[in-house]
Amino acid sequence: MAKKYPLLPLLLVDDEPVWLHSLAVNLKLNVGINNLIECSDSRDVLELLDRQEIGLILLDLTMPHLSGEELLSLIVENHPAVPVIILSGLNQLETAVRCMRLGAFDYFVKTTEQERLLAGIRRALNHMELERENRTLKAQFMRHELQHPELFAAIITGNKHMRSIFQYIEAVAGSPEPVLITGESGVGKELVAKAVHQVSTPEGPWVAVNVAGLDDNTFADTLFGHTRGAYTGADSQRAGMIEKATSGTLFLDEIGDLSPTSQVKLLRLMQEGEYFPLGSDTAKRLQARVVFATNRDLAAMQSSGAFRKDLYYRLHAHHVQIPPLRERLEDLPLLLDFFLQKAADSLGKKKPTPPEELAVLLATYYFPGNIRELRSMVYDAVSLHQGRKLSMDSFKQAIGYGDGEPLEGSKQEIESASSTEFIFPERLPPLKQAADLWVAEALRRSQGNQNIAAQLLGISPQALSKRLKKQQS
Ligand SMILES: Nc1ncnc2c1ncn2[C@@H]1O[C@H](COP(=O)(O)OP(=O)(O)OP(=O)(O)O)[C@@H](O)[C@H]1O
Repeated sequence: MAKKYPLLPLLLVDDEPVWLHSLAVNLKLNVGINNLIECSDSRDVLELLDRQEIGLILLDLTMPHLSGEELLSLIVENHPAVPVIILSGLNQLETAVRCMRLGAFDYFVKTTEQERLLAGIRRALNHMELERENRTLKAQFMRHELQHPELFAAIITGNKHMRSIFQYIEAVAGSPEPVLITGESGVGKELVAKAVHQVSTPEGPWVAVNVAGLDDNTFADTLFGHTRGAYTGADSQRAGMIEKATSGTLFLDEIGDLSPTSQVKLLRLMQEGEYFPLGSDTAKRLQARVVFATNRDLAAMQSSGAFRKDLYYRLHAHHVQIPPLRERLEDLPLLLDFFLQKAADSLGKKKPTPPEELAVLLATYYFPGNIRELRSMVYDAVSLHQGRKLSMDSFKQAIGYGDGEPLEGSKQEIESASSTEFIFPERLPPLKQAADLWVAEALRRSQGNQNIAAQLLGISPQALSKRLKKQQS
């Protein structure tokens, strides 16, 4: 099928069917227009515009019932975005000028100026296309801009993926469906959940429950509440967390640790939107945005049967996976600076200056505890700190790096990697060549910093320097 040109139809309005048809044929042959509507009764135009999007109108001035000039003012009033070109007779120039003042896009004398008319229509169409493109680009640009960046200000990041998570959160803000946030421990799931709350239900309460370690009864009691006398010890009626979260956000953390019985209770709540407080047979409605978080691999758990499939799919309506710190190393210096300031403020100290090497050293570390781990390293270092420049010692200690010892994070990686993950060539290279490769890799990881490369290799900086000199000679 031929592509429609223009994308939105051109509307020709003239009471003379013969002229109307000949103009249509002319436009098709000379301008390539294959998307047009002919209309010979001006009274039908407004209704047609209400029904259908039109790109451009060519309007005759002399028409019975509703003149071109009258119709133009109605179009300008009701559909100001649709451009109108006026087609006038030779003796109607005054009217045509009035029409321009009314808001017509252009006008042409109908009988004598075929070529000019066609050129004018081409121009108008180009203008429309440009306008459309501008609108599309603007919409795309707008989509890249956060509507409320201030609501994400607590999450320090310069990472592109994190920004797209923020955009996603804004996009699903109005949805009643739950949001599932996954990611390793300490990546900031709770901070992101709070941002969901700020964006979706800022006026309502924020109620957080960590469900790890709750037995089935405590889970039900905490969430659903109970009536007086519901069980021994229930001396008075107590509202559950779901009720406390009404009009706000209920955050259920560590959802991957729920027992099978509690999973059934949660499924029922999410499916029916209702629950019964313990001891009551009157249902209450869930009236809160629900956000779940876990550092467990729920997909693997549902495949192995450890997590209910139906619940998994129910929770998955909107899913946000937060990348670990080691996959967004550009955030390291930002977070380092942020926590240095915070730690200094809370300890009543002046913010210390970190040595330049610190960010490089930290970038070589695996950070199994992610941002929480970085935060406590910085707080530790600042509390021990005296003088102006921050010492690297406590960081080195924290990442398990004593003399000749590999970094703790790399040690973990090496231990968890089986030897088959190193792809050895069929013929092993001589030891010297392998050692050179190892040194080159350590220098790459430490961004050329020999002190840190030496630590990664478990040798002294002097030994590394000697080795490099030997390589060059
Ligand atoms: N991008 C960030 N900017 C500033 N602080 C952050 C950021 N991400 C995490 N934090 C801080 O790191 C700590 C851990 O974050 P949070 O509790 O949100 O992690 P989590 O993923 O929920 O961890 P867990 O799985 O252990 O519950 C908090 O003190 C939090 O304020």
